[in-house]
Amino acid sequence: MTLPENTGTDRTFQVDLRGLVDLLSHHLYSSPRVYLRELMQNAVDALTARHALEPQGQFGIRLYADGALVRVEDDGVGLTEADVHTFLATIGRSSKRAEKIAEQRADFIGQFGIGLLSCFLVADEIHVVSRSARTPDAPAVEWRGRGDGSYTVRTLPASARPQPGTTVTLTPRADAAEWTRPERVHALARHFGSLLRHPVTFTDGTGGPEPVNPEPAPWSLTHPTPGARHRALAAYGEEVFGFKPLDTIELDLPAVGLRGIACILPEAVPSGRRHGHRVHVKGMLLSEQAPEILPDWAFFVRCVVDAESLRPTASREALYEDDTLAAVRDALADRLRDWIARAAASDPDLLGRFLQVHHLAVKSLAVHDDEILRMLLPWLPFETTDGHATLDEFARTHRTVLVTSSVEEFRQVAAIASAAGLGVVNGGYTYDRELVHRLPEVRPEVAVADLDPATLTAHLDPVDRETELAAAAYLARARDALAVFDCDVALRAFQPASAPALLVDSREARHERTRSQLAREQEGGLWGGILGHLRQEVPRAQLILNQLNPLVRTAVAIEEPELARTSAEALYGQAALLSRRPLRPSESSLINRSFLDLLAHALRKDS
Ligand SMILES: Nc1ncnc2c1ncn2[C@@H]1O[C@H](COP(=O)(O)OP(=O)(O)OP(=O)(O)O)[C@@H](O)[C@H]1O
Repeated sequence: MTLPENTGTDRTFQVDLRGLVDLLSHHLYSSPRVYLRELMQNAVDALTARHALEPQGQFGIRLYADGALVRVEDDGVGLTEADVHTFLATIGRSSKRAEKIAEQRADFIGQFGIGLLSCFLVADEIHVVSRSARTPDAPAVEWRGRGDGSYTVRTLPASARPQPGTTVTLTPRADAAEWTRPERVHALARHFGSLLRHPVTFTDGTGGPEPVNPEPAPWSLTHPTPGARHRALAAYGEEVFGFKPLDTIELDLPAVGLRGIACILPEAVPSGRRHGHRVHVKGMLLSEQAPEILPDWAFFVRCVVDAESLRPTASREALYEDDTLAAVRDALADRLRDWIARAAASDPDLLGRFLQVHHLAVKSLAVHDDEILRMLLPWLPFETTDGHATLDEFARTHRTVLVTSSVEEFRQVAAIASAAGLGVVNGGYTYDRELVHRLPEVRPEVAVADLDPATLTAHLDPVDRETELAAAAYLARARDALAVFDCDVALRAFQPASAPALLVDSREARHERTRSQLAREQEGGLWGGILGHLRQEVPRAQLILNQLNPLVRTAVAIEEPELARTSAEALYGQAALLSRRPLRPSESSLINRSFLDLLAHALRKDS
């Protein structure tokens, strides 16, 4: 099918000006306070343009707020009457956008031609008086723009503004007093402008102008020694973030004109909570919540950076996701890795403190990052049968490192395995088993194996033949009683003697048993066939009775069949409870039944 030929006339979109102004001024920004940032930023861009004309000039920005009005005055490049019509009064047109976009962006912060509209968040009218530095003999020009989209322009005598530059004055609405009080304006100016490179002052009219950005960025200062520099940067980090960093990493990426610091958090944070980083663009604070500057895994740091060539989005509250940002993120991630490598190589004390707090973050990182794995795996702490230990410490005493696949397996076997001289690591926590298994990549002399029932049983002392024979009848009854749970019963001697029985069972074995049980139940049906095909050698659980335990010694001598059976069930039930794994319904009812039977037996005996 072919589409009918287009015969309509070309038209242009109609714009409802009031709606557009409302949209851009009220809905683009997260808070009315950004009006001051947009005004300061326009002033900064105007100064940048003026510096290009007069590189030696001393130019600045002056802020004024007295409660009745807010004024931002700059010595920037200024505007002629024609500029005012073209740039101030045309929404979406910006003097900072040109054919050579990349070049323009490198110089200016603004580019969209909408920032000024944010003033309508706090005032109904924007009043601008400007005089151009490019056309010095042009008169001063006055522009009044209103929220309904109308504006007036008139020229003023040169004496109305003798020097080039621009003054923007707002008369705040009553409902915007919160954002336009003198103290608030001063605080916002410091907040957004503390790292601006042009001098900015503030006055409320009662005193002399106060500098808003008296100190240059701390990383641009020179210090007498590297130690002094490190302390100064740490102090700045503490001032900005409100915590004393565990360490401070200086960041410097000349290719994108980025400088800054990363502060290592002194406390662990949940991995799901992404931290905001403070990002300045050309000195102006863009966002305090920019998580996109670092990869997800870097949740143990917060950084503050100032970059020349990162692109803000139109709301200027986030960074535009482009190749530059991706490259910056990668480069900063490399810097964090370098820091970890340096600490691992030359500052074990620092590394120890870092890992104590952030080992979970590092573990999640090591799983996907071979380099981090190689550097840090031997240093990471794990729960082991020797208590909390690093893998290096642990491997010094255990040539074979055994690892469980769940926390409950570890709890079950830890005491017994360590009494038998086995070294076991709890592999039940996220990443731990996977990481322990990769230890031979870093320490080839160490062997790692999963702890399975057979390994453990092989390490428990067998009982002598006579004892085995004497217990044979009891063991047979016990096996019979526990057959429904696919559980074998054995007699061994192991420490601690206080433990009557050990139930050795793995999660995989339990799954396999459930599957084969289903296959049996479905025999003949479609599922029975499929599940039956999957059948492997069904791993059995094992109840290992402890010959060293006084109760077990008495139990294996029981001759009465019913009591023998009940005692075996009770021992199984107690061992299952100790393993702290969820019980199956049949196990719960077994525990109930055996408890009541034993109670009945005890009462019968007493009566
Ligand atoms: N203080 C100033 N001095 C000189 N020109 C200015 C000043 N403020 C605004 N302008 C002119 O008005 C235009 C529009 O300003 P506006 O803040 O709306 O957008 P922008 O800064 O160009 O881009 P963005 O929307 O990204 O902020 C600017 O491009 C600039 O030409």
